[in-house]
Amino acid sequence: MIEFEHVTKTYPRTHTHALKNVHFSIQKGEFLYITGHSGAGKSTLLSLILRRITPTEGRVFILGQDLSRLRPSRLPLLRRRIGMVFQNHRLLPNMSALDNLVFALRATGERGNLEHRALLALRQVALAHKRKAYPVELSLGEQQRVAIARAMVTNPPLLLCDEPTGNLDPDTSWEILELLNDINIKGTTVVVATHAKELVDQLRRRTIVLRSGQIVRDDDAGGYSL
Ligand SMILES: Nc1ncnc2c1ncn2[C@@H]1O[C@H](COP(=O)(O)OP(=O)(O)OP(=O)(O)O)[C@@H](O)[C@H]1O
Repeated sequence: MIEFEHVTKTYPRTHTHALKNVHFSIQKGEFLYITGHSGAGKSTLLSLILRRITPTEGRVFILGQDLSRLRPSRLPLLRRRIGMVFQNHRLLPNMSALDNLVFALRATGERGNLEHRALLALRQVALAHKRKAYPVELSLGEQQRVAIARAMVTNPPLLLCDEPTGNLDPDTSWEILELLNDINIKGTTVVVATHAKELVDQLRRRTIVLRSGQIVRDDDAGGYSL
């Protein structure tokens, strides 16, 4: 599903070595935390997966494709197969929960009864009853659940989450984590980048710990200790 082959990323303007010789792979169906302090390289790693940036050395393979050989015209197709959840949900404020999902489906060129599919996705995050609500009319946790439904509405095989519980209280964070766990159990590969120690300790799954751009631990037992 994801393979990093001795990947180094140096940002040329500042000569920052954001990742150094990072080597790991993730199988289909895994749940993985990428963790480490601020500046450790988590966002850089996610940006490489999405091919927003390219490695200075090494190669990245996503969903069986060598990204160094991927033609730019194929990039939208790759990104369509990766669901993305951010700390700030980035829902469109002038659209209802349902319309946010319909919009996401339409943007990927899907046709047919999009409202029905959107409603099914909202049901999976237990928010069908809030389908007409605008983001401002939802709690932060509900907004994040809608954002997860939006990421999953196209059934991507891979879900990337960047600090998915960043703004949430502990109980709501736990709900979000349980939701991500359910999504994983149903077969989607889930990668969660976070510096939140509580999160990684609460639901123990494979954990890669980055420190100054290097993998210092890759542990199936999980837990945060650096
Ligand atoms: N576009 C960029 N240009 C130059 N340096 C960058 C750029 N983006 C990140 N860096 C640097 O690369 C290193 C890794 O940053 P990155 O954002 O990947 O870390 P992070 O673990 O995601 O941190 P945080 O948890 O604070 O988001 C840091 O030293 C950062 O200053």
